[in-house]
Amino acid sequence: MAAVKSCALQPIVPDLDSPHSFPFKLSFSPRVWGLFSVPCPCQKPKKRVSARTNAVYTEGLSIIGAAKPKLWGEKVETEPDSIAMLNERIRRDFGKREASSRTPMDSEEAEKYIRLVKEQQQRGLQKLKGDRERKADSFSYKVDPYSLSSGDYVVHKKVGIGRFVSIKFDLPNNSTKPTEYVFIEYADGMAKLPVNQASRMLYRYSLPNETKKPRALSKLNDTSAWEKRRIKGKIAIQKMVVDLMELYLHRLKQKRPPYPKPSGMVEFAAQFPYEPTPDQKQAFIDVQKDLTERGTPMDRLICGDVGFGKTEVALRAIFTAVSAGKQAMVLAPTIVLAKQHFEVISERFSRYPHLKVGLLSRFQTKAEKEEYISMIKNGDLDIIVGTHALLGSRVVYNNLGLLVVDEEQRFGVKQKEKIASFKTSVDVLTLSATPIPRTLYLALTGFRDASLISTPPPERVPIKTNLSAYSEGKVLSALKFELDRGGQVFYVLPRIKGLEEVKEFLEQSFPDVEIAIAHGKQYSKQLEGTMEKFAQGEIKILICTNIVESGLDIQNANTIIIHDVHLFGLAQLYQLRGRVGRADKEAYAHLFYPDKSLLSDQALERLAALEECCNLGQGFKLAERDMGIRGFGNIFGEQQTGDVGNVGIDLFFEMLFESLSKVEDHRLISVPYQNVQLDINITPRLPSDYINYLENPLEIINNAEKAAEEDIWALIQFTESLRRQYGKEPRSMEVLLKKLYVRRMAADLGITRIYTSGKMVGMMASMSKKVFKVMLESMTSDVHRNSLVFEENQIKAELLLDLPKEQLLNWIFQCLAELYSSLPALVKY
Ligand SMILES: Nc1ncnc2c1ncn2[C@@H]1O[C@H](COP(=O)(O)OP(=O)(O)OP(=O)(O)O)[C@@H](O)[C@H]1O
Repeated sequence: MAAVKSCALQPIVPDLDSPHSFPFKLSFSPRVWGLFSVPCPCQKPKKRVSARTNAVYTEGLSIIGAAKPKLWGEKVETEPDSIAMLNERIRRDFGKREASSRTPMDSEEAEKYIRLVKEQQQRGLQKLKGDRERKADSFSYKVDPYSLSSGDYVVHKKVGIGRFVSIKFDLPNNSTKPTEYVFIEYADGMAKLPVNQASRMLYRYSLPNETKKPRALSKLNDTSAWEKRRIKGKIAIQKMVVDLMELYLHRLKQKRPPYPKPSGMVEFAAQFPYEPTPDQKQAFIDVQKDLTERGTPMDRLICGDVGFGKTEVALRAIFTAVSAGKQAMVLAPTIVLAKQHFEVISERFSRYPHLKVGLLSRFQTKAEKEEYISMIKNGDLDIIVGTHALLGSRVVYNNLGLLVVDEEQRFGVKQKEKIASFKTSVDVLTLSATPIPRTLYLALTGFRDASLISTPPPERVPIKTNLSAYSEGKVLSALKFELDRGGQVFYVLPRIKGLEEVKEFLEQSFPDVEIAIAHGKQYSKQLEGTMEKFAQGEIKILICTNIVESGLDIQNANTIIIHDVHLFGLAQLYQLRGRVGRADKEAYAHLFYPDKSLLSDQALERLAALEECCNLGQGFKLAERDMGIRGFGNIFGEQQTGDVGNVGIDLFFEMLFESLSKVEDHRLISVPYQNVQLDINITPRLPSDYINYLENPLEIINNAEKAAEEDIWALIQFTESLRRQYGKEPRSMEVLLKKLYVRRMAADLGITRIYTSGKMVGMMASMSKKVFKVMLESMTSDVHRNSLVFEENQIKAELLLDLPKEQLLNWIFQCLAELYSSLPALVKY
């Protein structure tokens, strides 16, 4: 039971004392497995005679691509062969970007970059440590067991996901003194963990107010599934970090001359009527440095809470770009927001009549649109504002320099791809109202350029938030208060149904007040008209769905009423609430829930979380945390949700920070192809018919070698086109190709020599143990994983049999193919 102690979690199922009840994977002797990866020698390959050549070769392989009519041999194969499978896997694992940006990073440059990242991280973390005030902001991963409620999902690093039941006193095994234990339910039994250890061992599965459920609870008696999941999650996170870093490195290679410092900036900035906050000032400096001092295009994220003043940062960037004679494009997710930006920009640039601002919208007539498009093309427009219509292929820019993207996460996948394609050639400034946690930001310093605006403008008064059961009286008095002081009101419902009813009710109570409805299903023109009137102050009460959620800046609207709050997510409520209080007037958010007796348990739970937020006077602290996690999608993209689901939110973050802070530990130094020595004496002889069949055999063999020397992509392309032209090669040619693949993969993996000694296969590689561990963990097949060890700069495998040369080559090929899966998780140059 020594292992029990090591994770301190005691299963309290009846067979507690059984030696097999403990939740740890049994480990088998690795050597046993070595053999299973090769085809069984007693299994004879099927032979087939080619009709055309009488050549005999192995069957069971398929042709990639469209086959031409005259091919080497007959091909009716259906199963993909190992080369085809490898090609396919590499394409899948490495994705499009790797294929398109092949030039490896110059290692000196890359090292400089890693050093820079580390220094920046150090500075950031030091700042965080010294910054007492902000300490509360930092993430704590482990859970406080007393804060758990019955039914909450928790994660134990070694055992997996369980459900918290309660905290109770119980007697430890060898003592009579009662101790406090945390009881956790697993799929196959209950376990207990001393409370003092629980705070070190347990993580939360989901956010406190989230109702996300895991697919299944883990098993106490078999932790192998959990172990696999955890490792899978870890590798996925590691890949994300490396991907982020490579993207950054790739971008650093793009060049453009720095912009001249605009001489009119002081005058332009003086038009801003407020004293910028310190964070705003820093963001201005960051952006100006990117534009006027750097020789690479900017890709900066401005991350600031709703209403914290990101627009001014964008305006100054636009001014710098257009002052240098470049065009600037401003992309907004909705037409309402595009229009708002257009108005703010037009007004701000009205003192510069030579600079033309245009709004491209789908409401324009065809002729108007055509005119705009040709103005953009001829360079007659300097600042172009619009929605995704601006990304269409018909819009050709004359001299585009800057792209400002508002709320990128609200664009579709295709549009995001288009935006990403701009990033290599133009400067991109992305505005996001989803805050990211400060710790994450600091850990990321150096991986992605971001400026945080985390303080509100000074005269901003906190929004008075009031949560209560719905009452007509309260609604009417809140409305009356706001209307009496000349303000406007957002009245939000969770769905379209009910908007009309509210309108009728309010019209009765306020017959002289202009009231309108806005929702996403309205005709765009109608919606636009309504929003315009609301912005102008003609409409006093806007009854709407969450269509107003983000970006709208209407300073005179300082009361928001939200019905059925339990139906909104916290992050959504947070955004909605941010629609008010954007000026120096006191703002109010009235959140109403229906009669509690009508609510489901789940809805009551959410309400309790919400009440807690408001009662504790924390405002929306929890929502911020929730948002922080979403904000993280800004940086990593959204695909991470699956990985979070696998290991739970807190363990995910812990793994992420570990991976971010140790990025240089995962560095793999590849070696030149020519330096790889393959000491396996196997020289295949190609059948003469095949040689005769090839158009220029010598050249083909030479080309194969050249392709392998170039990189894996060239080799993949070579093999595929060979097969397209001549069909599946005979076995001896396959052996030749496999030798090339083996050397190529070895070179990429930093392996300099592959040899055998008796039944041992050795691969010399000067990698760190950590890198080897990532390689092992990335392997999909246990067979190879369990056969490998790393000793004295060598990856070694002990086989049980002396294998024939060809089978040995196959074994090495498969083993390297498996190791190759780790490459996306390693930093390479
Ligand atoms: N330093 C400041 N002092 C006072 N008011 C400011 C300051 N900076 C910006 N504002 C004002 O605050 C309001 C909100 O600013 P802005 O629209 O730039 O916010 P935002 O960060 O873009 O918000 P959202 O994410 O909701 O679009 C604007 O009316 C703006 O003029």
